[in-house]
Amino acid sequence: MPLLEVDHVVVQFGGVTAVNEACFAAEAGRVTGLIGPNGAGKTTCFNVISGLQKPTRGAVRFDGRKVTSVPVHRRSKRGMGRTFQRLEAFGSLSVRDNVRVAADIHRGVLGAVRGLGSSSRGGVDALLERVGIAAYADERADSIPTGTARLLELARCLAGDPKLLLLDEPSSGLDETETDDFGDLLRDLAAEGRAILMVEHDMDLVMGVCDEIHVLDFGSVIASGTPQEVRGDAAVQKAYLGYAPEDEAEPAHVGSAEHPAESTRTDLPVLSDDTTVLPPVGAGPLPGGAR
Ligand SMILES: Nc1ncnc2c1ncn2[C@@H]1O[C@H](COP(=O)(O)OP(=O)(O)OP(=O)(O)O)[C@@H](O)[C@H]1O
Repeated sequence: MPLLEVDHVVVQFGGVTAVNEACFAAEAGRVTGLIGPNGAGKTTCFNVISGLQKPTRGAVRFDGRKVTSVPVHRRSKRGMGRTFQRLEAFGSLSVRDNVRVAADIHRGVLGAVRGLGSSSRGGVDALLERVGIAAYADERADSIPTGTARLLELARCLAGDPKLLLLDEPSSGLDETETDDFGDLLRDLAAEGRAILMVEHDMDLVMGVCDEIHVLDFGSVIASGTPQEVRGDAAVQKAYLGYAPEDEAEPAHVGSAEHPAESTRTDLPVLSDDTTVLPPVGAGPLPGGAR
């Protein structure tokens, strides 16, 4: 049984269906990608999974139990960890203290009552070393580069020793070398038995580290499979490129009465006739820009 199951989840905001009967899973020991163009519903799915957003319909199961109505902090206690697109660290604290606080919060009142004391400096420093930011341990969190701050987010998340890691665009702000190291770290974390579910626009990273990828478009899962399978999927190509390369002609506009927003995809790349599928590994981020 997968560690996480999203079962026919629907989220409606007034007249907007942000998530539409989405079904997907994330398994322990695997890195799973959740991708899709901007506005596809990825963040809303993460909010449903972590408990920030109540679904209109559908269910979330985690570690064998239904958690659809379980509040955020209890999901966290059960082993869900999440990083956000927006950085959440305490700016005036040092990098080390940010991780220490996260560990203390996770251990909570019970840990203090049982006399477990504060999180050990050695344990916190080992975590900083692991994510590659030990050199910044004594720096204020608001003085470090964005990429480092993302890694701090990950360290704060790992301080809770989560079974499931929900990572929202974790590589933004990392340079190429840092992204490679980050990919290795994700593989290591999965090899320890954690499930990793990642929303990410950098297709190099997604295609390089994910065991499985789910693709959302207009709130629906339009494809699930290995990176290879997803890369070759016509519906995925259409969602990202506006048309599938095997279409006889590129449509003049790709909007519809059902999805009028599609007609505003002005960010589509200029494609030559022989452009095939998704950008090749090495081509950087997908055109996941604003619709
Ligand atoms: N609180 C809200 N109220 C109304 N509409 C919302 C709300 N949150 C999201 N939406 C809409 O739901 C849809 C899905 O948004 P969501 O942020 O989940 O997409 P996304 O795939 O995460 O996009 P991005 O890649 O830009 O972060 C969009 O049409 C968005 O405008």
